[in-house]
Amino acid sequence: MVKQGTVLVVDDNKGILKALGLLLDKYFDKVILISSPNRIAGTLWNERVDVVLLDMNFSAGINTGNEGIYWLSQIKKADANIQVVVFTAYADIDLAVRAIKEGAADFVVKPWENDKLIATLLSAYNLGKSKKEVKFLKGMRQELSSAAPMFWGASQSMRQVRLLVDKVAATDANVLITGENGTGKEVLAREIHRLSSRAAELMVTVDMGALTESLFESELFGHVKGAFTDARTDRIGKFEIARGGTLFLDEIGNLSYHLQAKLLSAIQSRSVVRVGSNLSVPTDIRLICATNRNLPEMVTQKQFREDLLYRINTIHIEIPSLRERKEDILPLAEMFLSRYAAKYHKQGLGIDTGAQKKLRDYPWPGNIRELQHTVEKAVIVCETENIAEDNLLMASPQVSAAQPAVSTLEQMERDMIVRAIRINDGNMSAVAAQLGITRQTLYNKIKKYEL
Ligand SMILES: Nc1ncnc2c1ncn2[C@@H]1O[C@H](COP(=O)(O)OP(=O)(O)OP(=O)(O)O)[C@@H](O)[C@H]1O
Repeated sequence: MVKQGTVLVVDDNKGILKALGLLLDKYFDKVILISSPNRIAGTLWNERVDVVLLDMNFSAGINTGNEGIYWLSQIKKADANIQVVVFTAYADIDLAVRAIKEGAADFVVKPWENDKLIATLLSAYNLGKSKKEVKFLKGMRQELSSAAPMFWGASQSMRQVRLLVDKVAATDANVLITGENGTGKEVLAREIHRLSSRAAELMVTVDMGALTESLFESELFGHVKGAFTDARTDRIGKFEIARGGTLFLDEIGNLSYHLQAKLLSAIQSRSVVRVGSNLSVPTDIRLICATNRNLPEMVTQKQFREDLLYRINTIHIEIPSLRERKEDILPLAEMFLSRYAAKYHKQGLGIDTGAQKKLRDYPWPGNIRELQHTVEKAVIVCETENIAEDNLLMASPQVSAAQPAVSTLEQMERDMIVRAIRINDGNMSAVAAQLGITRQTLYNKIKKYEL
């Protein structure tokens, strides 16, 4: 089992501290033992503690638990994200209820059973982690919603898309967005979410292509402790995290045929069952799916379930490729130009006529993403007042329209971060450690790449 998190144990019985130190060390990354609650504040100041196991009675002979309640409130004041499990020698249910009312995550009675104690602490740790993830996602949502809205362009085809979006955004209808790579399927999904009545809640994205068979159910539906090896604590799935908001299933065409049936069942029943549980939990999500594949053709080839396609495409929106709406190329280029000119302190930069022609004539196999990167690179290399043809370093000018764009360094960096987040299960400290960067740098990059 991977050890994670920091636990702080506060108990004035040194024998108990010693025993717990040995036990907890097998499950947590770091175990801090203190025998006096007076050292709590200093410890929380110096360490990033996830869970506190707090004794409720300190002065010999007084067993009212009042001190415990006092120290609990001090911990919560210091950092409301810390999960506190209270520890008492007396099976005093009133005290436990009081502690939970005051914000404790759970309680354990002495003498304790090792398995129960570990399970309670790990559950509290996981609860804190889930809450932090949701908070983080909410923070990201706020940043994204305050970011510039989707750029629609002026083409007739995008005007049609906009009319349709205006009509369906407010409804709860399932939407399927199709289009080539980089046409802005995710950007459009965010726009639909932003315009919907669910905008105050989260849009949770799942890359279906990246989900292995074994991860699929646990990731989407959650699991309960003991459901499989490594499932040491309960975990909620993406369907539940997205409650009240939007669930965006990207690359739906890459989902294996076998897993499509499981997804269909959750959508049809509007409920999920966590792995290892038999309790069905109702869902409340608006579903948006996206793919660059031709799903009806996949249905004919028995690679995609017809019943699932029927469920997810109540409304189908096809985003045209950039070469099919050439009139949008220059307005989009201008928009990216002003963004990157500001970023690289080159305000006032223009695009000369030769460069404009080159932009218009290029087939843009990587669509808007490629255009965006091309303009960014041009802004960086340009040393004159206007971007010229030579500054436009397209991925491959002679590339055929069907080929995907070559990755840029930034794209590769973004992919590495996405992969590390997935591998480390959203644990940002672990992600930062794996990538060899600080958490702050990681958050800056997450913001930059809109992850
Ligand atoms: N309408 C738009 N306005 C502004 N930026 C856009 C727009 N469409 C796409 N982009 C930019 O292009 C990039 C690619 O967009 P997005 O990820 O939504 O495409 P996608 O179709 O989901 O791509 P893929 O199929 O590769 O996942 C984004 O980083 C975004 O900055």
